[in-house]
Amino acid sequence: MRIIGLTGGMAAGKSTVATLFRRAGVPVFDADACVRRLQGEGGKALPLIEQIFPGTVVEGRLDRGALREIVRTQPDALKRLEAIMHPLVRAERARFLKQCRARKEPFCVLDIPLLMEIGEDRRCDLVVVAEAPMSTRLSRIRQRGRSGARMSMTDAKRLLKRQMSDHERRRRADIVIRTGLSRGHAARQVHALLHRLREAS
Ligand SMILES: Nc1ncnc2c1ncn2[C@@H]1O[C@H](COP(=O)(O)OP(=O)(O)OP(=O)(O)O)[C@@H](O)[C@H]1O
Repeated sequence: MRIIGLTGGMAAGKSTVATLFRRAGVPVFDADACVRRLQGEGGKALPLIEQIFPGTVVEGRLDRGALREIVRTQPDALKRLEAIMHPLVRAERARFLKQCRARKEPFCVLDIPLLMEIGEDRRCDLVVVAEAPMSTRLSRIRQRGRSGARMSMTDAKRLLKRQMSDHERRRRADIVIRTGLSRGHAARQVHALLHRLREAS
């Protein structure tokens, strides 16, 4: 089985590309959804989070606002949270890969926003980066905003600046899928890639 790592910066179109793979019949592991599941009601992460940040789990539910505030204000909080989340996500990912192998899937996709930052790209057979021009991503981020509100251009730029550069991501990628034009254009690139992979296997 060939493992396709999918990544990209904020609002670069990763989820859109992941959906295109899924619709083409390729199983996708969605790292963000996995984190949401682990931190959702009854999720495996909750008892561990409550242990290191008491008061953040109320009636079996994670108080995301309280956790965000802790992460924002305590210097080592993010590291401690990641120390809980990373092993749990890794275990879920391993389970996904095992299931895919058991089903003899020819390919699978790991949709991981920080794929390169955590060095997982080195363990993938092919690394795909979703990319869109900065101006497109900025306007997508501003449209989306935080909790529904439109974000200022300065905040959006600040968020993007904190991320790995497109140049660095492109350097480490095998394939770049451009999402700056239409969805149809992105779909054609995904289908062409899958066609090439199927021909080669
Ligand atoms: N090819 C495309 N054509 C038009 N709109 C697109 C295209 N790709 C993505 N979009 C839009 O851009 C926005 C961001 O896309 P998406 O959620 O796929 O990005 P993402 O990289 O997963 O974002 P994040 O990681 O920041 O959540 C969405 O509103 C989506 O509908």
